[in-house]
Amino acid sequence: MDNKKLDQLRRKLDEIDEHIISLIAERQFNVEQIGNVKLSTNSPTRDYQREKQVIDKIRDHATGQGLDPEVAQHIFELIIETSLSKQEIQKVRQSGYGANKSALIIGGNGKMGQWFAQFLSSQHFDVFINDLEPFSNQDNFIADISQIELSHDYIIVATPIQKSAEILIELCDLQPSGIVLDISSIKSPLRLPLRQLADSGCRVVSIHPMFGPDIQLMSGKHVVFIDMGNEEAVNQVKQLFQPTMAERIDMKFEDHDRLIAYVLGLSHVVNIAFMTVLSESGEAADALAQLSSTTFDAQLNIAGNVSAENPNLYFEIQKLNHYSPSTLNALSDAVQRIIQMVHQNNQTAFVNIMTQARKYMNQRT
Ligand SMILES: O=C(O)C(=O)C[C@]1(C(=O)O)C=C[C@@H](O)C=C1
Repeated sequence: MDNKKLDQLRRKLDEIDEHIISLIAERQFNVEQIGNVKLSTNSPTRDYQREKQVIDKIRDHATGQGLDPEVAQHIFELIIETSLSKQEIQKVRQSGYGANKSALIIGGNGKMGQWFAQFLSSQHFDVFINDLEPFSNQDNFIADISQIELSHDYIIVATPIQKSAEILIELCDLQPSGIVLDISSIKSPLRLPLRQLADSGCRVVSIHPMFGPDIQLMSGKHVVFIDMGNEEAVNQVKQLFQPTMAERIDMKFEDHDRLIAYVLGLSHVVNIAFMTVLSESGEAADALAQLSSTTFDAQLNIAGNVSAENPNLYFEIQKLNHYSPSTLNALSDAVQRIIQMVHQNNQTAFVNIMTQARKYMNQRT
């Protein structure tokens, strides 16, 4: 094919792409209108039945046009996710729950701190930030919390875990009038500080948002709530997430770290170990990527994301959880057993553990 023809076809493709984008933008405009109707009629943001209808129609239409329905579905799942994200933001803004209320975020310039600042500002909270250093021109910055009256409706402790323990103790003396909440990934180092703060007469709630600061949409995400002896305060903290689609989970303090040792601890280590093996393999990343298989691609994607996270926080998540050693020993043991099975040519045992894994997955509702 000569270059002229290729250029011509590509120009046509550019036009089509622009057209697709314009249509998506038009769809998004409509989605916003639907969002407004939902808000005025107090209807839930997500409508699974309608989503299924949209996807079914798209699949049919794609098939009729000679396109792969799977591809069409993928594209539309992404588009619907964008719709939901837009409508969730609309709902959070419209809730106005933070009007005439204030929040102080200790560690507010860290990643999760910034996420909370943005989240609460969008609910019209008057947000104040305390951290080691201000960002430039940060007029809501409070350098020393011991020098001000702590009359904020919510105080969020979003510092590294060990630091959070110190801050909770400091708050016992400062006696804030609002609800104090920590967002730590590991709770046992905070057991005594949280207890002490509650015993000093403060309202305290421990929460764990099960997502990182880059989150776009809270549908399908979870926020864990731990009652530290004040149910009313828990409900008030849940109120912050009420306009979102995040699922709110109640958990006992005692259960948190044991479960998190699997959900965060184990999954982090598997991925860090995977990347350690690759990065020490002597094989070029590009060479492996060229050969990639579906499983490798998916695994590399997750492990790559894990590697990009804050290593100090990830170390704390291992080190400060009393349950980590037993979970990691179980992992090491599983790897050793698999090595043995292969070494001893024990196919039956290998098939058995894979069957056991499949059964475990099938138990999920
Ligand atoms: O139809 C709606 O209710 C919409 O908000 C639109 C839309 C979509 O993008 O198609 C988005 C979210 C809903 O869960 C269902 C469908």
